[in-house]
Amino acid sequence: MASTHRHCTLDWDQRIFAVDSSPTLGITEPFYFTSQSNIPPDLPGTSPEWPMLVNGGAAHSVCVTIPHPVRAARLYRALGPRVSQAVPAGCKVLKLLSYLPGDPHRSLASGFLICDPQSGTDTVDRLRALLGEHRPHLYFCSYRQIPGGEVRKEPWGENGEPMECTRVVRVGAPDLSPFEINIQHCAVYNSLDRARTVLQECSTFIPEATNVLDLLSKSNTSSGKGRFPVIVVEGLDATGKSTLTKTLQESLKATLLISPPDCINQWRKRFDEEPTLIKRAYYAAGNYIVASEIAKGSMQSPVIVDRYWHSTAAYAIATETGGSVQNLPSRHHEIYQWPNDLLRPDLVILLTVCDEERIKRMQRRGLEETKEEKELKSNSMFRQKVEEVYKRIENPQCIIIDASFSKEMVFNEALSIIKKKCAI
Ligand SMILES: Nc1ncnc2c1ncn2[C@@H]1O[C@H](COP(=O)(O)OP(=O)(O)O)[C@@H](O)[C@H]1O
Ligand SMILES: Nc1ccn([C@H]2C[C@H](O)[C@@H](COP(=O)(O)OP(=O)(O)O)O2)c(=O)n1
Repeated sequence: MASTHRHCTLDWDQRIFAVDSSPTLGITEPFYFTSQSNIPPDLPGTSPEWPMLVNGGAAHSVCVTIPHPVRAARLYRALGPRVSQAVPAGCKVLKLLSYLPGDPHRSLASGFLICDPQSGTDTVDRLRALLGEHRPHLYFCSYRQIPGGEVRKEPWGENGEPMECTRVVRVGAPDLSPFEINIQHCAVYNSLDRARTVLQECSTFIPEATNVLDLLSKSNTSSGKGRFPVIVVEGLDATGKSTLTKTLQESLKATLLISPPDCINQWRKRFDEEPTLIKRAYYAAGNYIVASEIAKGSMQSPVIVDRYWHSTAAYAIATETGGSVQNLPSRHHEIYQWPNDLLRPDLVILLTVCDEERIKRMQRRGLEETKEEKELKSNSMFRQKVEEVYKRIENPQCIIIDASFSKEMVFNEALSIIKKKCAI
């Protein structure tokens, strides 16, 4: 995770702004715009329509300009709910990214686009009041469509005063999606080093990160697998993972492991509250600690693992992708590749169950639901995305079992796949 991001306060006119899709606002695909003076030859202007500015509406962009990724992520995370609460009813807050087209990886900055169909002056006042104290770390602009259809950007000055207006225009999607780059940077850790760096960087304000780092340093995260097979069971919550892993453990006389491992589970809630960048570093680190346990366990017996890398990547990618399954990074994207430095299992089984049955099982189980589980229950789009990412992850790819049948049938099918694929 580079700490060398470029956020030059002078380069805003050279940046492309990318607004995430929002089906409720009629934005089904990401929306890109830039200053008229900055249209690159490979990004021809597109339709002049700005759905968020029709009928006199206004929009306001807020970008976090802190170059340090961990600090930027924390400010962005802290501001999100406060911006949504502060703006008048009827306003919509969308996810915004901004980047320099020649260097998207190092220049990416996160922010919000506040769409105000009423174009009320109190929206600006409330944003100024809320964001004033963070002024040195933010870049604000307002957008309006003038008669004739041109869209004007009005940056806010150092003291919130309006500055000179410039013309902005829509442009087409770039070859490299900034949303996908953002997921690669802040949500999917393809090496232990990257996760470790973020945990080190946040340990001054999250003491628990030091505990995770200590456990990592005591784990032999790079040792290889023993001679016994390693089988991972994956799936959405309540698809029957614990049920199957327990019966497999008994029948195969296997070692049963779980990711995140028990030794770091006490800090899970703490990391779940943090921004994606930090939360996902915790889960990634957990997989490497489990890898050292797998290496040890597989020298003595078969190993069954309840969740592993597939879960870490699937939830992270699905959470960070706006809108529907169509917006996920395309199949075979490098984001779906197994990290080279993480121990690979011999087999990954994905349990799938239709939504109705899964919700019934969750209710029968009666445990307290986490925020994410509530979202999974209410948001079928999110569920579809998680499951689709599970299916796209490669090397190893998962083998799907329809787990809507009885526990015995699911167990028998899993056993027959294991016997076929592993030397048991
Ligand atoms: N094949 C199945 N048919 C019916 N109920 C099942 C089946 N597998 C698991 N269950 C029940 O569904 C609930 C969730 O199962 P669990 O194994 O805890 O799921 P997970 O570990 O994936 O969250 C439990 O009450 C369990 O007894
Ligand atoms: N190896 C793992 C395991 C879980 N996670 C993350 C992915 C999701 O954010 C949650 C899902 O966990 P959840 O609490 O719903 O699942 P369990 O009930 O523990 O099976 O944890 C992960 O990133 N990596």
